[in-house]
Amino acid sequence: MEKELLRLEHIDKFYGSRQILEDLNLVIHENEFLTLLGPSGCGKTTTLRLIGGFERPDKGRILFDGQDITKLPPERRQVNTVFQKYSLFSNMDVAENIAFGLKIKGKSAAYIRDKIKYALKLVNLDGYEHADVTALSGGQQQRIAIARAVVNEPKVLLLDEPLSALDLKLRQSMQRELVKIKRELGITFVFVTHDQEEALSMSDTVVVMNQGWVQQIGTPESVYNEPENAFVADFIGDSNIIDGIMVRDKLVHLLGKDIPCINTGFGKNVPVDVQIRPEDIQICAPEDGQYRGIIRSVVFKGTVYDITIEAGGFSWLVQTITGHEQGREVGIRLAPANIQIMAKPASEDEEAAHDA
Ligand SMILES: Nc1ncnc2c1ncn2[C@@H]1O[C@H](COP(=O)(O)OP(=O)(O)OP(=O)(O)O)[C@@H](O)[C@H]1O
Repeated sequence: MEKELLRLEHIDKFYGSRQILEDLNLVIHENEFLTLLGPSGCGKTTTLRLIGGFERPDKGRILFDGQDITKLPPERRQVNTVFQKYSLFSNMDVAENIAFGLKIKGKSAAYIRDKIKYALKLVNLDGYEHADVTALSGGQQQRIAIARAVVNEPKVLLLDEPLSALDLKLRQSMQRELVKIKRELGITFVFVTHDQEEALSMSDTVVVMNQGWVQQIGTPESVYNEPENAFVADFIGDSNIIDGIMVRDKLVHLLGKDIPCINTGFGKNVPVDVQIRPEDIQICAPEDGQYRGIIRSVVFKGTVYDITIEAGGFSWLVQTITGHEQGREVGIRLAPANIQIMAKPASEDEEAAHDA
């Protein structure tokens, strides 16, 4: 991992009497593509605005390269923001839009011309200097907004749902392009999205947030394969999440049966949340299954079939490459390595006891 660049320490943020962020701690490294991912209203944009300097925390501090920047205004931070609404100036052409910040800084005409050329090449819009911004497509406008941000040579680019207004195809091609731009620039990207696929496909690090709390920080693979709690498991990808109780290490009581799992470290009799991904469930003959059940529905999704199986008193979501017959009796088998055992969230009573 590269050198630490940004550190958010014990951040609390209130709007009025409403607490939006509580004890947020986050370390962002040089050259990292870090994504804040979570449902609407969880505090992603607020976190980004704190890093950008558009908001001040009520508690805690923000360090950049070891220096406390908590009270620095946005223009004195080595950070630039690309907003969801591109906020381009419609009365200026592309070049004037990109030049705007540089002119305010008093840069020379030659310097500005070179920068514009470089930035347009970077975002794959060479030769668009004199285009009217209102005549550009959404994807092109977004690229101009990125070009305008990168000419300031920020160390960190903050991107607040920059692709959410684009249709799916364009969005996917812009995702690949953004990763490429990031690689060419060699700077840090902090990206906000509520789209889990977007987060998984683009990021080095994903920060999963819910209701002002960081739920998990990890690589895309680790938040998908080893979610630490039911929120992360449910929010990222499809999941079957079932109440279980540890019988002993490597054995969990699940829907009336003792099922082998991998080494968990949870003690005997501890209640846990158990996650099984739909693609990890094996459908077999009824007598070979750990659970026996009936196929209730089969839905073709393009690459996989979504199959609902009623078994063991639970409605399982199973994904398969081949179709199955609705109404048929089948068995379900679970490989130990595909059973993810997670701690149950602390109840409010326990939290209160802990805080006291
Ligand atoms: N300036 C403000 N004044 C009062 N409340 C605000 C303000 N900005 C945001 N909020 C509230 O703070 C909460 C967190 O907002 P924030 O924009 O950080 O969430 P988010 O995770 O980015 O969600 P979204 O994806 O919807 O933008 C929301 O409930 C929002 O209504």
